Amino acid sequence: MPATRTRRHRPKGPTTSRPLASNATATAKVSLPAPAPAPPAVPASGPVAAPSAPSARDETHFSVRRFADAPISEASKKGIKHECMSDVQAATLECALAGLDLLVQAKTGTGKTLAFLLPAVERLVKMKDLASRKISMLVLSPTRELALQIEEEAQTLIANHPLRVAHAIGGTNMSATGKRIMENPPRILIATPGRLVDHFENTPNFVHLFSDLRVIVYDEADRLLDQGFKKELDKILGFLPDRTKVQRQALLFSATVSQEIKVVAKGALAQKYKFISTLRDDEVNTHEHVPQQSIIVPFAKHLAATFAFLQQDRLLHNGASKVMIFLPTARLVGFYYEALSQLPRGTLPPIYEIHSRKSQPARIKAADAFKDAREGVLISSDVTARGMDFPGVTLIIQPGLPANAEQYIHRLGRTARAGAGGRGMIILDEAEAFFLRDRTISGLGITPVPSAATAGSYRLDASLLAAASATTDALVARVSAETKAQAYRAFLGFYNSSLRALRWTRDDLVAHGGHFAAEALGWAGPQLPEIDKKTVGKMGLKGVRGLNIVVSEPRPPRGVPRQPRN
Ligand SMILES: Nc1ncnc2c1ncn2[C@@H]1O[C@H](COP(=O)(O)OP(=O)(O)OP(=O)(O)O)[C@@H](O)[C@H]1O
Repeated sequence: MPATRTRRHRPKGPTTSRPLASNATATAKVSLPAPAPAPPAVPASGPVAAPSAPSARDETHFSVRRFADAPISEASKKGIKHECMSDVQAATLECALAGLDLLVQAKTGTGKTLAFLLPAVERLVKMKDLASRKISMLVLSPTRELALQIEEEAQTLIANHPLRVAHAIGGTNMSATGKRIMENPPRILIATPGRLVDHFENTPNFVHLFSDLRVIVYDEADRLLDQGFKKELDKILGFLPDRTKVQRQALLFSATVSQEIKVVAKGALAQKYKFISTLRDDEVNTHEHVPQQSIIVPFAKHLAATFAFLQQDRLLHNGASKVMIFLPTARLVGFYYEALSQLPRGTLPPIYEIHSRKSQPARIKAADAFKDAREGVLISSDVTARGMDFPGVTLIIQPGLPANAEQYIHRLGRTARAGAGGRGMIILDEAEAFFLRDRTISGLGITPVPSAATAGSYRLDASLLAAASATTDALVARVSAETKAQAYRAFLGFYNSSLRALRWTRDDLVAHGGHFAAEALGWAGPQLPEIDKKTVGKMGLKGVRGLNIVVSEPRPPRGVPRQPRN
């Protein structure tokens, strides 16, 4: 079955937030208390002093320019639910309408989707010479969920235009989608790169649908242009008509555009492209009104610290606590989900999980449920880190190292969207603390979590952590051995790719993995979880002592152990 959906946005829930009082610059560290006592039946509640007041909207990224006065069609105006443009929409409209290629940078949650959809749609409806039964506009998205979200926004915008939009994304029935698209080609196609390549290679005549392509959009352009998608992007461009022979507009949008990406992006843009940024020269890349905090605790206490902040956010946002927890790999998401799901009903808001190892219908179900939820906890890998617009998220928790500074910024950007408030919390082991000294990250104003109670603030000290650990240790004890073994291997796989930054040798990695298994996962067996000989080889850990290596049955080629997945 293709992943077709019909859903409507519910109005944004109230988002409450208030800047935190602490201005300290050192990093908070919590020294560990003695081993935790027996777990209480009801988890310890947080130390929050007072609910925070609703935050003022951050108006700086919304202009006073009205859509009603813009040089766009009445049909588009009817499809737009906002009165005034955001900065990025106002800054790019005329250039995009004029058909220029654009590379655009604007903060997360400031309306980039409409900024590329609107002018592109306007241009299409004015083009009289479009070939019939062809795709005129292609939007590339790095993730499936984001593709569906863009499709939904496009659907709203074009409701009064004679245009149709469809998607082609991984995890859905490819032949059914291919057949539908070939029988009735949409004017606008939203696609993920891998699936698009699959269609080009395997759906007969698919490539002919693109012979008159007029607009190509790269949403989350820096992610699409990085090494991870290079192979697919090269193939896609190879299937599309030669840029020198057709007039095709390219629109590249992202919240993060590094100098490196600016260079790479030139390959996707016409020579006379324009770079537009709505960030002031001296401005940091996250929203000023989003307090961001850090805490340094051992890996073994990351789950407990997460649980303590979940409880505190619930108290702060009475009935409207909506938290996203971002973990480095799919298997670690699975571990957190299995642990926190054991809590007695009602201890936390409803918990959802999303990552690449779930089926696509399950992913869509979780994303939709969290979108619609007034309160909830979404435990996620980086599949939802970029672009996803979940209304009313109050707190982003990041236990463990983000893949890079950009990913930290995009994850944080799931809160405080469209001028709303929100907060961020990053939980790191001492070995990971270097991340806070990263040039980009150190400029973001992340402050240590205070240990003393402050009105409307989170806090953490050794006794709060011990109380939270008492609960989470009991939860972890009930997590299945398989989930723990997978989390252990994911830990090794993920941190293996950051050895230099961590200043770990391969022996250190294996030793830390062992501690993680024993202390964070409560692994009690005489042997560590098994790890396949081939995986050990791929990780470059051959000859390192301290692993429980097994030789598994040969698997069919598609199931070969891979890099840790999101
Ligand atoms: N002009 C506007 N006024 C108010 N809200 C808007 C406006 N334009 C878009 N929005 C809303 O702002 C939210 C964020 O928009 P969008 O998802 O396009 O942000 P984005 O800049 O693409 O974010 P990200 O960088 O995370 O991808 C959405 O809920 C959208 O409906």
